[in-house]
Amino acid sequence: MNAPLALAEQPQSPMTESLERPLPSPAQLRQRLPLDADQRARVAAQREAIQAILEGRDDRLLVVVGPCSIHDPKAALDYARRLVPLAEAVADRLLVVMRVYVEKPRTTVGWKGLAYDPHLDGSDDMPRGLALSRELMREIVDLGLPVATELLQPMIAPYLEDLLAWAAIGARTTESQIHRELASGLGAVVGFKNGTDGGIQVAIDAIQAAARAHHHFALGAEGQPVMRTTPGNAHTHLVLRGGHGEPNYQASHVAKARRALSEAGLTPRLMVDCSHANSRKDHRRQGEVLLEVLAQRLAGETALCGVMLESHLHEGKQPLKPGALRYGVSVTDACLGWESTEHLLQLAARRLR
Ligand SMILES: O=C[C@H](O)[C@H](O)COP(=O)(O)O
Ligand SMILES: C=C(OP(=O)(O)O)C(=O)O
Repeated sequence: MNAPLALAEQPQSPMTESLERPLPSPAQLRQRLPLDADQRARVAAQREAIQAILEGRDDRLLVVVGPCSIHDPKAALDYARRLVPLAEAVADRLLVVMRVYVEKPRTTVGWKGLAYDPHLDGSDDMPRGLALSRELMREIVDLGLPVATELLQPMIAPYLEDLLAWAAIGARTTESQIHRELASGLGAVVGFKNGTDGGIQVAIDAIQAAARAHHHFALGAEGQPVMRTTPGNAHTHLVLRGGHGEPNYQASHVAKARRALSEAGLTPRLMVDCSHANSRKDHRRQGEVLLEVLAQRLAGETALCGVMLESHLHEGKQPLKPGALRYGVSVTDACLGWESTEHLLQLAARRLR
């Protein structure tokens, strides 16, 4: 018998016309899965805690850690339940935020994430995907963990943004005006990644653009087109993720980024993504990157205020073959396993004590 085809290899049925299916409005989904006053207060406190790090009022290291993508909410909750006691154990030196990435940008094509295709079979049940994403994030907030995600499709943001403590604008969209406008209206702290070519100027431009007020085209809470006015987001920062397969986390790169931020009149605050081009896409190298960042911090590099790690219950990655998936293993980029994650976070906290 032939092996099932990976999603990206599946033949596309020819479409002769575009089709439209209605989605619930953000207001409808929020009404179905509301946040109570305690949950709202918790998210507000989580945002404030991250802002304190960015403003230098708290010298802990911000750590955004978790799966490259969420494809199985049960495994994500299992991961979150393990992360809670670890986050508490290191809370004196690290502020731990969980990656709950429900949208994936693709270099060409591939599975686009839980929000798009929650059944992992190309059926693209987006109403279910949105509801599952919101439900999962709400449960993670209930566990006490701040939630991080990448905001890729601006239309998705109003369904989820009240749950987010931190959001990424990814390497493929940092240069997009639409994403900068989106960031300027968010209450969450936003990390702008450098471009996929390693260029940091696009992210510095994005930080400046997002800090300003904007008027932009958007969909309102009821799903109606609106002209949105945003206040500007002062809590954004650069994320160094390497580019073109070359890392950019060494002291010379960090110093260059710090200078470029200062020359642009910005307070130099940056996060190093230990994965992606910084690990040369080898998940096992994320530890090396983290150790180098810690060494720079201990040598007095105050601009370094955060790190990102891609980690799941079990290490590595697997092809997306519905019905043949291993539990707790990434279906997108390869991740560290739980034991290495625990070891690295404990080690980071010890070194920073
Ligand atoms: O973080 C995940 C990936 O690096 C990103 O989504 C691009 O994925 P792709 O190159 O596998 O499409
Ligand atoms: C897609 C991601 O990163 P980048 O935008 O750096 O490729 C990610 O962090 O999942």
